[in-house]
Amino acid sequence: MSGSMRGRGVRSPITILCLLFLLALAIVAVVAPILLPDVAGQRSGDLLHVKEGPSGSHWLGTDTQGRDVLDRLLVGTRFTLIGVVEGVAAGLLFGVPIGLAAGYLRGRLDRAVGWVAELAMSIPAIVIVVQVLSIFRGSLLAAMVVYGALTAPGLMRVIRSVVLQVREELYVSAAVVAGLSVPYILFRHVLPRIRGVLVVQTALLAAGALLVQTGLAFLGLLVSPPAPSWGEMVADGLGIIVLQPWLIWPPGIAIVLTVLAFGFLADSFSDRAEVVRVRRRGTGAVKARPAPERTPQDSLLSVTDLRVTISGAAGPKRILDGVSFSIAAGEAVGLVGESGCGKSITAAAIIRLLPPGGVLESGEVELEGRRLSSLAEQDLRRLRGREIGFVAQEPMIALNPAMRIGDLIGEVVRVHHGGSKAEVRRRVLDLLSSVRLPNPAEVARRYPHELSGGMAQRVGIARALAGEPKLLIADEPTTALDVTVQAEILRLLRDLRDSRGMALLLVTHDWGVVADVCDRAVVMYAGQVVEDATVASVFAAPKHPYSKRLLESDPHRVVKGAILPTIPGSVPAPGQWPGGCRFAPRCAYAEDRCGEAAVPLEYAAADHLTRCLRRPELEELNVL
Ligand SMILES: Nc1ncnc2c1ncn2[C@@H]1O[C@H](COP(=O)(O)OP(=O)(O)OP(=O)(O)O)[C@@H](O)[C@H]1O
Repeated sequence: MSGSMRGRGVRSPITILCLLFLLALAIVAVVAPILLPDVAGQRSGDLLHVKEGPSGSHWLGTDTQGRDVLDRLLVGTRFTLIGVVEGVAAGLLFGVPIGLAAGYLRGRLDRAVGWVAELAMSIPAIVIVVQVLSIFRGSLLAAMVVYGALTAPGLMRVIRSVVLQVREELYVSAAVVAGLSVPYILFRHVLPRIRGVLVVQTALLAAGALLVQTGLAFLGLLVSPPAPSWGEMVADGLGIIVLQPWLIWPPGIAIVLTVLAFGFLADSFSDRAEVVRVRRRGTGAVKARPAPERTPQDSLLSVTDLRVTISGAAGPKRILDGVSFSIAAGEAVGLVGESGCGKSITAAAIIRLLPPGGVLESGEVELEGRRLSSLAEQDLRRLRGREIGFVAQEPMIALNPAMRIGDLIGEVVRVHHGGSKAEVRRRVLDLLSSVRLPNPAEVARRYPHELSGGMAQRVGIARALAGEPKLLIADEPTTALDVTVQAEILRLLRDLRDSRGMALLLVTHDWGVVADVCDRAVVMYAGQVVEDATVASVFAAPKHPYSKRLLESDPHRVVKGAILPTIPGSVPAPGQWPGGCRFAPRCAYAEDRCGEAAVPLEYAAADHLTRCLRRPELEELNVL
């Protein structure tokens, strides 16, 4: 829904009228008992004028005890609204935190919440409330807290289902990758995003609480006479409906109007409750295997034999199949391959943020000798952002639209480095200048939608640098940007790598990016690494037919006017990988034996790994 439509929904005359009505009620609830102090304790009024209809002296008539109906209606508003507030507060207090946690953390908590909700929703709330009132006689607070608690499971379910969507948004993943804690992410990034849903649910809860509370007062279970409440007034009027039908109308209309106001509000805000869902793409990627002269001790990151499966409707599918590579400190590595080869999932596996259903079956990821795959989530969170930074492909959706740029970067600075407000701000401005954003103070005040794509990506990079990571993973960081901006962002990444000595893992399908920024290239095909070598070696003499064909199809290398060569066929989907060499069905040099058995990754030269059975012959034939 567009912003203007949303605005229309929320600012419509009916919504404004409802808000004004509820505001007036709140004022009456506060002011009436002060201005009419005797009404609450008034047992009888003018006994010569009982059960009268509206007149000049009693605008809404008198009740069975000759008391002024208008006065009692006004003073009774406080009792009625207090009940509503108590019921709503109890519902939100029980429902929101648990719904948030269940939707975000899922797993056992989510299942347990589902069962409890199922159970609680099968119990008629009013019966329990009446039981509770038999213990806590006349206690509005007890009645409303129990009512709120019993309606909370419904609220939990709604919140949970919305949070399930929000947690898939890229800016939430970006917050996780930045190393922010779960409560912080829930409070700062998820909660504001679901506020529309919360307003709707609060209004519905309020309407329910009002009806239940007036019902209980009507039954005489809540108010001790002579204190007035709307429900008690309805009961009073109903007792003499044959003699004086008018008496039931004033409190009845007040209840109906208030319930309607809550209902209309819920309706108009329901437009806002829509959560724009942005499916999380996988994250960046990683690569190869230590070459002879780089021992594992030299490696900043080493990935060994990663096997990942993702379970979907058609069952589990292997996505990565024995992916191994390493990155030395300060090294820039490009992870290359056609779409669907497993680059993003490799990056996601490194930072342990696989998509739903994803499981790391086996393999190891080590950062400076620490095994990430066996780190506790809490330790991993400390490491994300501080030691491994992540830059997403689509900068705009990786930034929480409801937060200012300064706050988005500041929260990462604070969590990793602490410091006073002024220190954090100084650091934020330093980071914004380090990514060459002009006028950092002004940019810090802006919201993401006030930035261009290139500026947003610079902000994304500044945020990823806030923890001063040793490794920056960037998943196709320039794909969503136009060509000139792409070049600037690549230059920035290269310069940052040089100036900070930070290692870089760049997921890309663009050889130009690899040539521009990277020292080494890891080529992936159908869930495997097929070649791992220095960029110079791969460009000069690729040792795998797939890399060779991929390079030949690079638009940057094609002479102007010539036809761009393409590789026939497409990357086989997970679950449809052929036996033996997976590229064989598309390879011009494949022989029968290529399809017979799995092909190992072997050294073709020092620091040059490849997975081709025919490599020696093809070299002799000058094909490779
Ligand atoms: N959430 C998911 N559920 C099921 N399969 C998935 C999921 N994410 C990715 N895949 C599959 O895993 C394989 C590898 O995906 P991945 O995103 O890593 O490829 P990629 O090489 O990064 O491609 P691209 O450049 O298009 O992102 C693809 O076949 C993809 O369909």
